Amino acid sequence: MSLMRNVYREGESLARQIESTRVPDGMLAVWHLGQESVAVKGGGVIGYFDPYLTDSVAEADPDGPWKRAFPSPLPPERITHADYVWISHNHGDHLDPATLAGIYRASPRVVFVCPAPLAGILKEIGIPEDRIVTVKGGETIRLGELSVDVIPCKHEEFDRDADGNYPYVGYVVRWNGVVFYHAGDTILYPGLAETLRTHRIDIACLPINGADLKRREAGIVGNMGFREAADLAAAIEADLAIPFHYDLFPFNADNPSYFVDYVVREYPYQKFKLMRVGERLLYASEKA
Ligand SMILES: O=c1ccn([C@@H]2O[C@@H]3COP(=O)(O)O[C@H]3[C@H]2O)c(=O)[nH]1
Repeated sequence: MSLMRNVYREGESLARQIESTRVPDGMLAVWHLGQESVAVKGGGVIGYFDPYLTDSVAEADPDGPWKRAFPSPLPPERITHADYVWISHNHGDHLDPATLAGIYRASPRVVFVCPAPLAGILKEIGIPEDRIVTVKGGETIRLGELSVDVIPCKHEEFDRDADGNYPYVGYVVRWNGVVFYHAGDTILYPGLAETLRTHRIDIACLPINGADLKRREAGIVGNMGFREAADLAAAIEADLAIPFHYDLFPFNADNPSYFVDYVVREYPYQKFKLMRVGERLLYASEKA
């Protein structure tokens, strides 16, 4: 293995691993695909959260700072196995029309879950209405055997539309006996920890890139930082905290070692996992 490799497993090798991994009851398999892109498998069900698997954002703005720091670990057209794709909000590194169109064409049974204000974007790229489930924020929905609680996000505002729909959301998914939380993009806000705590979350994937004046002046919307993410994981008593959203765009990143250092010092009992791009985690719930 080359010391220069910056993606652990990729392409066909990664796709086959996702397809062949057997995930017994009480367990989930999680693959980190960079930024907030995550693949999850539980039982026979495979889902993707915020898949950004192209270089679309840089291609649309070649003079901008959007070039990926590492190649996409998986071409969207190789995702022939997706049951669900969850979208947290409409930024190109979370909702990428090229990635979604590729997955739709390749995965015959895939269903897309997105905030209601974004459904039109999915329809424009050719995804039919019967493959789109829209969410408002704050509700619980059922997807086959999965139960999904939709958590409103503040990125860095709530920005509800005229019908009261939240355009930024996170998802708590009860899946194969494990409670999995993908936070989407959000800052902390009063009541968030209290709500999340009631879900008895096993795995919490949390952004850590933070916010500052320089990035705000450049139009970059902020997230919780590494301390806030760690404090949130501890406050909600998540069994395992996984930091994300720190690796794709160097101008909007942070060093995940700061998260590790802070958790180790402040919360000696808090489990965490720092994942490399293309790495698989096999997680067994302590409650199972
Ligand atoms: O198509 C795009 C891609 C990105 N952005 C900005 O870059 C940020 C990247 O991190 P984020 O996803 O938390 O927030 C994003 C936005 O602030 C954008 O405005 N449009």
